[in-house]
Amino acid sequence: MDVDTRASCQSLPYSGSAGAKPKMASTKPKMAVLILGFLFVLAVIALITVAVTQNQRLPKNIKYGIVLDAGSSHTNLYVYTWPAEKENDTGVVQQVEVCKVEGPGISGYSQAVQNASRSLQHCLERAQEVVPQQQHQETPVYLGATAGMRLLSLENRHVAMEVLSAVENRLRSSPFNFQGARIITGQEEGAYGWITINYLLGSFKQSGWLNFLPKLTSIKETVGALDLGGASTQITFVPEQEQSESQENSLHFRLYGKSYNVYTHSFLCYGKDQALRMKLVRDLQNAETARLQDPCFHTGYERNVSIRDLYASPCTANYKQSLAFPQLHVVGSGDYQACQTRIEELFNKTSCPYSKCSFNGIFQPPLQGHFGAFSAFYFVMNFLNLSADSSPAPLNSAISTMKNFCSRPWSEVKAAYPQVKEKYLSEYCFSGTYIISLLKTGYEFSLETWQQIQFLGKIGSSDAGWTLGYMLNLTNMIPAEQPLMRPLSHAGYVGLMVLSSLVLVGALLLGWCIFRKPRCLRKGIV
Ligand SMILES: Nc1ncnc2c1ncn2[C@@H]1O[C@H](COP(=O)(O)OP(=O)(O)O)[C@@H](O)[C@H]1O
Ligand SMILES: [Ca+2]
Repeated sequence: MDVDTRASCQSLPYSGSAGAKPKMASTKPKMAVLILGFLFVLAVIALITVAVTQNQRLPKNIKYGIVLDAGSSHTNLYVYTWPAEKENDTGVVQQVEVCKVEGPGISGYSQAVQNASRSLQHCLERAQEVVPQQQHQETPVYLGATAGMRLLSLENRHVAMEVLSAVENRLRSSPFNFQGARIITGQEEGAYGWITINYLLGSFKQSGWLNFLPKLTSIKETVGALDLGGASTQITFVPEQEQSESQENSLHFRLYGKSYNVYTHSFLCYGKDQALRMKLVRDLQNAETARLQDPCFHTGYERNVSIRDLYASPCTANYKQSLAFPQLHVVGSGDYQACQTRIEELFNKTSCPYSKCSFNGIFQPPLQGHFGAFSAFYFVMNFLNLSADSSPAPLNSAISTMKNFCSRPWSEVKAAYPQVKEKYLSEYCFSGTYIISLLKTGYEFSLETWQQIQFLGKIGSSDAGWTLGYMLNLTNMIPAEQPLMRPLSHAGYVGLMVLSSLVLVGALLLGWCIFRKPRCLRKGIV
């Protein structure tokens, strides 16, 4: 008899052979079905709950912070944002705006301090456009002044304080939450630059699972920071040896549950603008006439420099001598080697009261790891095409690039780069030669360790520099201990929930099929 087992199976009554006592149907399958049914309903509710809660458009709670970098040559205003609920996580703060303040650095207003205040107007108005109006009052604004103001403070502390109070009044009258305007130390400038690039590179990030294995050191090493300004330069890195021979160069941080012993030094007067002044003043020491042939400038380039201005800085005051002429007439001769020889005289390598020094008797432990070189290191090396993204041009090719560039006549250089500011263009030969000398002779980067330097302007959308680290520290956004982190990322959590629900549903369906298998498919019945 050809029966459609499917149809018959479904409607088939008990069909045991005649006379056989039907087995008592036990209550077990019924219980199992009830439990399975309950679990099934639970799994469905869990799925719906996860789906609904994840899809709710939670209002994004974004916070803002503003930092003004009052450098020796310029002032920049930075606006940073971060999601409020994650502010203690690493890497969540990012730069959304940078505004370059017109005019010189604030130390340039020592003769007219109110202009320092006025100069900030445009960028503060720009910040008011970027930060939502209803958040102005809660948004902190900080101003940090660097080496230009350190030098002005050495020259005339009173004037420096007047300049600071003028910019402070301007910031207090802004709608933001003023949190201070001060001259930061060179040590701070180095430390915050190191924090910024390591925060942005994710060096402090400990993966969630590592929290359960605190003995494991963070997989990522930190990166050293090299900052070149106009009036100072900073070097900051974690050395191999924990013990420092010089306490003033030693910093101790505890960040995200890990301790860091960091070496830092800030060389005042070794920013590239002050270094040029020091070189010229040293060159002058042997000059008989007002005409100075200078191999650090291109052939055909000429520049008049006021002797009074030249000696006005604390960096050159020691070389002061009376000269019969008020102006120095600089005439370029474009020779890298001769330029390098004059620059290297700026680095005193003779005396070192420690086991190892960089220059001028300053302790420096052996260089260790990779370095991010930013600010003027980047501006100059990027112009010279020596800041390849992955890794820099080898030291020898950087030197040959400089030899070639310095030997080009000024008329050719000017014609080749009509869009570049003459102030910068005329000094790239000096600046590039100075950078190579500072790194190679000053800090003693070798052919090998030179390859561990990366010249970088930004990391992601944020400029490399001290300002982000400064704000992170002052807003306590870098906790000493690792915040309790969910071992799984948000996506991982949702994925796991959905997967486990699907497995549960699958198990339920399988169980249901087993218990509810049509009698006719059960062995021994048909
Ligand atoms: N596009 C550029 N090309 C070359 N040099 C630049 C450029 N922009 C800025 N600079 C130089 O970078 C340096 C920035 O120094 P700054 O941060 O103002 O000083 P400091 O950090 O010593 O207070 C200055 O020497 C400035 O002239
Ligand atoms: Ca700077």
